[in-house]
Amino acid sequence: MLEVEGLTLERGGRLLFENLSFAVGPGQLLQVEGANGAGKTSLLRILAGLSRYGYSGQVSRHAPLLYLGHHSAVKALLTPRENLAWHVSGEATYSDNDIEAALARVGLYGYEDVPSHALSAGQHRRVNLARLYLSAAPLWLLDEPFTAIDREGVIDLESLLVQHVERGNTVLFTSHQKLSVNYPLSSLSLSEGLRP
Ligand SMILES: Nc1ncnc2c1ncn2[C@@H]1O[C@H](COP(=O)(O)OP(=O)(O)OP(=O)(O)O)[C@@H](O)[C@H]1O
Repeated sequence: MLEVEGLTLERGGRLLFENLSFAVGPGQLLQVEGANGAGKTSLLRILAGLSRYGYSGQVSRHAPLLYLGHHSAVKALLTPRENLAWHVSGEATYSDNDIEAALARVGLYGYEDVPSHALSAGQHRRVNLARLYLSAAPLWLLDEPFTAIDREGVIDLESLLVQHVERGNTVLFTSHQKLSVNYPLSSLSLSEGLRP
């Protein structure tokens, strides 16, 4: 689904990674690890095609992808329903029922029409995560998806990621947390390379 060849990135005069090569395929769940400032977010943005300059190497994407960034992409003046409708508007046709169901799956039943500025940090993240329930993209690139999510939400999200890869799709995510999933988890440490 995704191949990376000889990727080198320098930012602010510091070499973050050099000659990084790896590939992720169907059924693979890959966690990108590294200390604060190691370059995880920078790497995901390159993989998603959002950063086009300032690095060398080759990224080949072989499937449609969904990228969820580290920062909330929720517009404060819009409700969760409006935010989600806006995000999925270019991807496919979803009914209002689909949007309500996705919001319910992330625990936002009853909050569909509340202005997003009145939501908590975790609820903001959940509006973003609701996009996963409406995504047909085989490749998910998720930057810190577990941040600000409570324990129950973490368990739900872990299950969703496993379900996605079990269907032959691919998930690459960054996290400082150790996942407890009943599924083979690969890891990529930005200082140590790829481990099975
Ligand atoms: N816009 C920018 N201009 C210059 N340097 C930047 C910029 N954004 C980030 N950096 C630097 O790039 C490095 C990598 O940042 P990045 O956000 O990719 O790290 P990270 O591994 O995701 O960190 P964290 O775990 O703290 O989220 C950091 O040293 C940071 O200071």
